[in-house]
Amino acid sequence: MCGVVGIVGKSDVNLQIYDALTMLQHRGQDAAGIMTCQDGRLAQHKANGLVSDVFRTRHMQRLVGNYGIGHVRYPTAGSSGPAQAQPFYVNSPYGIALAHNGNLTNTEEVERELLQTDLRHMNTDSDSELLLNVFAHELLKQNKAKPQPEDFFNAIRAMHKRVRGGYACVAMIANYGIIAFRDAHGIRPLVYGSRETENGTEYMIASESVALDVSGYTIERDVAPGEAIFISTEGELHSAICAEEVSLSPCIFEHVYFARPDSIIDGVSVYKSRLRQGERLAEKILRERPEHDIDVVIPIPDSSRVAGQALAHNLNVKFREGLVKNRYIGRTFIMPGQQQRKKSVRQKLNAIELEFKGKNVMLVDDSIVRGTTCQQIIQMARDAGANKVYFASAAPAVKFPNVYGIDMPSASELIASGQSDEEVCKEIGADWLLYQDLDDLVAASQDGNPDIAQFDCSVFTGEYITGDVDEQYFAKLEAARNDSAKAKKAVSSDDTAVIGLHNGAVE
Ligand SMILES: O=P(O)(O)OC[C@H]1O[C@H](OP(=O)(O)OP(=O)(O)O)[C@H](O)[C@@H]1O
Ligand SMILES: NC(=O)CC[C@H](N)C(=O)O
Ligand SMILES: [Mg+2]
Repeated sequence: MCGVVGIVGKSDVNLQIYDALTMLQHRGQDAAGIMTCQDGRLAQHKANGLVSDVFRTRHMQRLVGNYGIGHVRYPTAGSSGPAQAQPFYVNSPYGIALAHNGNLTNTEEVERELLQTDLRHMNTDSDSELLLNVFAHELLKQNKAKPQPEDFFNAIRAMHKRVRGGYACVAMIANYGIIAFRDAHGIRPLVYGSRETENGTEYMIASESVALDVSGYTIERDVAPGEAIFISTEGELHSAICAEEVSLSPCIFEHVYFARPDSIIDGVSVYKSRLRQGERLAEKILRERPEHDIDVVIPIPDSSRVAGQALAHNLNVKFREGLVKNRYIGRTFIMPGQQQRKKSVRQKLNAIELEFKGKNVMLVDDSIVRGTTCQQIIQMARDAGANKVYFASAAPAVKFPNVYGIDMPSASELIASGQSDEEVCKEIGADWLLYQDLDDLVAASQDGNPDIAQFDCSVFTGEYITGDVDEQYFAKLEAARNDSAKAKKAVSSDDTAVIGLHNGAVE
């Protein structure tokens, strides 16, 4: 789940892009990059690490120009090495850079066409590099010395026909401007806003509205499914629906875990949908165990705090922050290997004993994926002297791989895959495990915007919104991206793999 941002401003945009990426850091901790353009010359800096580690003053000084794009990466394809940090760049036509959130599902076919028919070179295993090259090839085919917005839209139209999967992107075209586009189902979020300056209107497009908030942009609206928005270097905005069959079916997991609660996605406040998740979970508890003996509700920070508060309130039970989060440890679920994830949970969370001792505790988390967090926290609660340890998940059981930009590639790594709720309860060591019902989870988000007819809930149901993901793809994904395969790739993708020409993080 990466974060993307693009800005067309009236003066240098580097600092605004940096600030926006900082606001999107929760979407990707592996790598960060910024590319800007001034007088047709592109400047870039990208590397592995957090935004605050990747960019030094000397980099920022060189990132000049009134338009640019940025990316924070959480890999779902290829490796996590520096050569796959984004934005990606191709020099023809015009000079294009792209930042992508999502994941393509027909990569084999796209790669074959690009190599054999379009005669283009791929330097990495990244699906984002493929996407950029498809767009570039289709734009080249428009064959315009001075392309107009319609030419960019035509290239996007042709691109939609060739690629499958989830993608919300910003692309910068040197000398022309920035084009943003979202797949036909609007699986991954993308929103744009504007702000007025003395010199005219500035535009920002980003994965989440929090990126707009920090620099004082006002939300205009979400980019619609299949829509492309082009903003010229002069700040003129054009838009067109470029995909044929469009339907808004956003990823429900944004509301469960990925997005920040202060973001508004497709008109839905993530904060409010998490409050409603907690309310509905409370209703289920009261239905199933009206005579429950829960003394206290304790959330597992960070993401379950909001749902936890509503849960406790609606149960009429005390809410206590019995687990303290170390603010210097990032999100554990999006870390690349199980060993690192496991170690980080213990470093990240510590129990306040007095909130557990002798009590019947209900721990609440937004979701249980691999079970790394809950297993350790339940043990921690027992060590702290809890009497009973109950566990509630604000999302249903995660049983199926994600193919649209969340790195859950392998069903065998998911604790609930092929196991009943009772078996999961036993494995995590809880006295009672309660999952949210899917209808309730969907309603919690849908209540915020009834116009959203459906969500992509594939990790819970195994039904993929694009309807075209074949068994072969799952098998390939599982083989390429299970934890041990990723560990091997990490070892082999050191700096020597970096090509300084355009994909490198060279100094
Ligand atoms: O079952 P698991 O595989 O452990 O995955 C689920 C856990 O991972 C996430 O937390 P994370 O630490 O990534 O981020 P957070 O601070 O936003 O809660 C999520 O909020 C759950 O706590
Ligand atoms: N999480 C994402 O959106 C990942 C984008 C892209 N598939 C990559 O691996 O870099
Ligand atoms: Mg968590």
